Amino acid sequence: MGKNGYLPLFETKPAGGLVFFRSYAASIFIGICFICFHRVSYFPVTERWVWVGMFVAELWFSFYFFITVIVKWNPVFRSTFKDRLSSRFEEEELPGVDIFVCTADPRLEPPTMVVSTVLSVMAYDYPPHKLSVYLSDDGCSDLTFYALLEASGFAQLWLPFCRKLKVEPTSPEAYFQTTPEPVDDVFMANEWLIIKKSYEDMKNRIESITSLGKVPAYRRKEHNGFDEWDFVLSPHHHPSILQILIDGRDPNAIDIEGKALPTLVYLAREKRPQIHHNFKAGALNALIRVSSKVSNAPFILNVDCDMFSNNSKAIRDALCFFLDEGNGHEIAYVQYPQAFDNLTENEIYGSLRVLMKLELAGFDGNGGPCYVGTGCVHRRESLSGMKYSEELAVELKAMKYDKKIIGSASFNEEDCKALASCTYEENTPWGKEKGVKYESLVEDVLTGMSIQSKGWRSVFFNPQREAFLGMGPTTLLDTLVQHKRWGEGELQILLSKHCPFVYGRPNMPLKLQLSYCIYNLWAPNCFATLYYVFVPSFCLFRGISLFPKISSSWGIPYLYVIFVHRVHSLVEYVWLGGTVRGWLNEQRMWMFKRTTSYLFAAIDHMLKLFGFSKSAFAITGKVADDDVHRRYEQEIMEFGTWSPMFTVLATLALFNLLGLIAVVTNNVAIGDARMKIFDVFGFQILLCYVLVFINLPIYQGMFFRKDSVSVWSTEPETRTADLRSDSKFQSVKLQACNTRFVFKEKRSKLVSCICNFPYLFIITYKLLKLLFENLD
Ligand SMILES: O=c1ccn([C@@H]2O[C@H](COP(=O)(O)OP(=O)(O)O[C@H]3O[C@H](CO)[C@@H](O)[C@H](O)[C@H]3O)[C@@H](O)[C@H]2O)c(=O)[nH]1
Ligand SMILES: [Mn+2]
Repeated sequence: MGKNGYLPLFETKPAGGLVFFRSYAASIFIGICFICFHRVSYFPVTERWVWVGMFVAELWFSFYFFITVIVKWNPVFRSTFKDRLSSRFEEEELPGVDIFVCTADPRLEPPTMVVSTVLSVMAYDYPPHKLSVYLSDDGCSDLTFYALLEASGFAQLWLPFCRKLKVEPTSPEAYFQTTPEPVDDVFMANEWLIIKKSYEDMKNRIESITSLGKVPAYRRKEHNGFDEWDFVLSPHHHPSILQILIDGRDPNAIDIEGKALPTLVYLAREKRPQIHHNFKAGALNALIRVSSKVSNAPFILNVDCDMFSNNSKAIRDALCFFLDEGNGHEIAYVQYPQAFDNLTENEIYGSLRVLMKLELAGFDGNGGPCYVGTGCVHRRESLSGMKYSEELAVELKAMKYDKKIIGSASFNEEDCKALASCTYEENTPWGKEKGVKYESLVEDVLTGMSIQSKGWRSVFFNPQREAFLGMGPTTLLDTLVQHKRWGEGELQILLSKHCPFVYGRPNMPLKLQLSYCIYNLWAPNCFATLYYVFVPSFCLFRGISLFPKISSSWGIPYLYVIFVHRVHSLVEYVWLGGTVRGWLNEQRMWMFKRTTSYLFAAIDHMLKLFGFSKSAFAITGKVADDDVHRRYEQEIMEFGTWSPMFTVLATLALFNLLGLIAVVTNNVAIGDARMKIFDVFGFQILLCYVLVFINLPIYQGMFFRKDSVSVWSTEPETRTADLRSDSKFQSVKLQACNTRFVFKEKRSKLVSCICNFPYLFIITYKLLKLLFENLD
């Protein structure tokens, strides 16, 4: 019980098993000390620099380990009391909530998916007249607008249906895919079928118009909003479009049961080619301004268009934090974890499991989770840039939320459009001190940090039923590209004035500043990893030993750290609900990301610092063609489109394979000599084995796959298949490769192979030469 007999609306508990974790961490720390001691005291006479390199890489890993331990030192988990919220607040006293959904490209983010997300958030278990849903369309697509128009009609059926059947999840697409027809109640079953039919009809209409690529004239007549597209020159060149499809305060805006509907707004902010639009951060800032005129709710939930609501109570949960009398006033945002509903059982491209379920809880224990861009409920004041102060706290505590939302007559559509114009922000603090921050590709993390540095707290909440489910990338390249963006954005933060150690003072505790480094250092991690992947195998060829003998007692700390560290990671992964194979896949992706995504992120950022290139937000595709999708479901790694990242992966994989072959062929010597080699080079050989094992899918792709997917296969079918899927899905990415494929078609098998992998051949050649030299 809180002060004055007040029952809190939420409670916070520390994670269990901390003693185990802390003793594990301490034991690894001791192991690391021994390793350092060995490195220093056994400094070799020759090949010193290689040894120094190993030591530096190990110091780096140790430092990173230290930060991970800080993040996981004290995780906390929260629970809420929604019944207390309901008994303390009448429905009318509950605050308004604005919901922002972002979309950017109808080809990568199909309008059917977007409207399912919109419908899912319209159907929250919350007074509908207190909700306003805004769709920001950075693609400025009349297809998306058409889909939203359809959704606004379907909402009249969907919302009452959700209430009646207590539907969960409230995304019609996800619901009808996962929930069987209710059989025990004939009346319900009937209604269920009607709604399902109605949904499918709508979906078909949207899909057929989407596949046409434009809205036909007879449809355009149905709503005068389409006229706005007469002024659209391209998605990057058009005036603001603002359409209020449902005005919640209009007495006629009701569902089929006569209950109010949430407000529904379509916004495509103005874009001009010469003016930078700042990607998603720019879109969110336009929404913050426009919504402040239309509904001005004190709380803002934002989701990506692929993240549907999976838990209709999530808003009430979040309000348990904000409206708590004890601590609610200091909370700026409540972050839900990102979870994905398209993951396969063993998560072939890895998952954000540990990050989302444990590390964010660790952040919370250290002062508050970072903001991860979606599934987050913000307080309007803090998101708009206000500092936390005692006076504000008093004001927030006394705040009453029952006031009616500004009437629809009180705002002027033209004024709102001006707020979304592309020049509005010129010479204003927007994007810097106000709103979502522009100076990083991970606008979310930077914005969260900025809010925390202004004295606010944040809360991580992971309810039993996942609050949001989204779509993770379904190809290797998509995953690597996504992580490149993240790695780059995080590095931008570290190397700017927003470095947590500078920016975080004095309001963020040191442990929270350090916690942020776990992500800020993603990109720099690539160097130590590359060194470890490359140099020990290389030294194996040259007969240079880099580790203690297996039989010596100095081998023990190395073995201990390697083994126990990985076992801990496995146990943690399985404890968080993953599978053992999933963990293995995660290890593979850990390495792939470090050797490619983060390397490219680091290089790109350097180029940017010297002014050679500009940041770009590569949107993650949410559609895959049937073949790609099938292989994803079968957990077969996809190498569909060529990328320089694959060249790096292939080179490293081949290199380690040759290392292993060298070991095997070199050791035909019998008896003692062989044992000796294993003793001296044991760790390097082990490392080589592990790397070859990790790279298995790459060899498969290079040498054995016949399924016309692999960029390493040079069968002509590959290109035809790609061209076919290209025309079918018009994916931007595939289009970009189109020219290259046509070009390649004319080349002979060998030439095209060499063309793709020049390095690979040179390196293979050199390695073989080295190998034979070693053999004599
Ligand atoms: O110019 C843009 C680019 C993107 N988006 C939207 O941003 C969201 C995220 O884009 P996505 O391609 O799905 O990227 P992810 O890597 O999946 O996004 C993660 O990483 C981003 C930061 O890099 C965060 O903003 C996201 O919330 C987080 O889910 C999507 O809804 C897009 O429609 C825009 O609105 N405008
Ligand atoms: Mn996404």
